[in-house]
Amino acid sequence: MTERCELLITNVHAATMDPSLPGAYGAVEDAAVAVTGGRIVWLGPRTELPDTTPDEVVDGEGQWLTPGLVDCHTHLVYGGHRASEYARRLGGESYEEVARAGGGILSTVRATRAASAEQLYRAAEPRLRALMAEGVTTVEIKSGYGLDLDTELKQLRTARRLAQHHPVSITTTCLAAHALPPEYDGRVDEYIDLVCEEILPAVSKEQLADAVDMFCESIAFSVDQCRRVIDCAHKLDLPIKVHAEQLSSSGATAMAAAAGALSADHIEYITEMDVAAMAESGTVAVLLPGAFYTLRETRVPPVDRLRAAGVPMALSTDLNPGSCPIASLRLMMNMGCNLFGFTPAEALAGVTRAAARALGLCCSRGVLRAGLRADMVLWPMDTPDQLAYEVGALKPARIFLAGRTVGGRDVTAG
Ligand SMILES: O=C(O)CC[C@@H]1NC(=O)NC1=O
Ligand SMILES: [Fe+3]
Repeated sequence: MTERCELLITNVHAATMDPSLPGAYGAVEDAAVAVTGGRIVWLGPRTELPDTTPDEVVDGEGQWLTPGLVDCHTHLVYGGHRASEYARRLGGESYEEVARAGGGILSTVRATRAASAEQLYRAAEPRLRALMAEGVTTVEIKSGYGLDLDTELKQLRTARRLAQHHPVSITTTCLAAHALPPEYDGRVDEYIDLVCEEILPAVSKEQLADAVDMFCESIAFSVDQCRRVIDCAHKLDLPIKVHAEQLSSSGATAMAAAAGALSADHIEYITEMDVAAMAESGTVAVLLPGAFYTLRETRVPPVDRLRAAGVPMALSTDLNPGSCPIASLRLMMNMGCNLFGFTPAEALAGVTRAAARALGLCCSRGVLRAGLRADMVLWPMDTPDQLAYEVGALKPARIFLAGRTVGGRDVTAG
């Protein structure tokens, strides 16, 4: 009696990203992958494939199969744009100067508050589709351009609606502690009261957020104010993530690690102590080379120290209208190597295994292994090194979401 499976991919090389397998990519050459019920049920050398009766067979034609890509840090639901600010920054104004002059995040807050839910949805679609076309099968989307209850809810509902109408998994994060809204000027602690006593409870009640994030920085919120947000998130049983040490060393990463944060993000200015704290807590380092590049930062995060300490390192777009209006996770892989010193294999791990961990999803995705989701991408390439090396022309041949073909050159996007 042969086993039935829904999908069998054969004649393919698998970059499993499974750290328990040998090699930087956990590669299984000349492999076969069997899928049933949206999950991988068998993966291994084709010659060892058990007797099986597949409903559908895909000939991998000697191409490479990777886990679906995971973009673990985006702000892609927002109104308006900040092209004029970009021109001002190119003219010499700093990100902080623009922010202190009422531009920056607050400029997007005004546009997002003014936009209807439909307008936000329509504006976000092309950004999401650009990521999906590159083989991204899981995207994290933050709020943080509302800074009031109604607009934070509007952003998060829009993110949930995008997931209902696109073949992609979306996790949401409430980033109400992103900036101080103008109506609370000079009253920061009262705004944190609003975040903890109104916004987060309402978001949690409607189950609109899978995590809580905060911007701990000199131009945003202090460690003590962020600690209040963390305590509130923990009371609501929501995991936390922290925008930390982006522009200065403030103690944010140490706070995040001590609080068991899923991730500390940006972290250009982290210290040796921070690295040790992240290694101890298992907090993932989410590195955002697109923001570093766009803001023309000069302080590079200590990737060599993070690597030596065994801190998982994710890469993400940080797709947002100010510090990184770039909707390309593959470019971030290239930047992670060129600007931050990642190896190509670390870059692929950074947008699969480590990115899934940064979302608390490493038990279901980010690695090709029996039992995990069959989120997979088939690439017409000779080596997985090409994914970080090439940008623009190397496109997915086929994209699978839970074993269902949803995009790629071979098929029109679902
Ligand atoms: O400029 C923006 O709109 C968001 C920038 C983004 N948010 C944050 O906390 N750090 C960033 O780089
Ligand atoms: Fe961000």
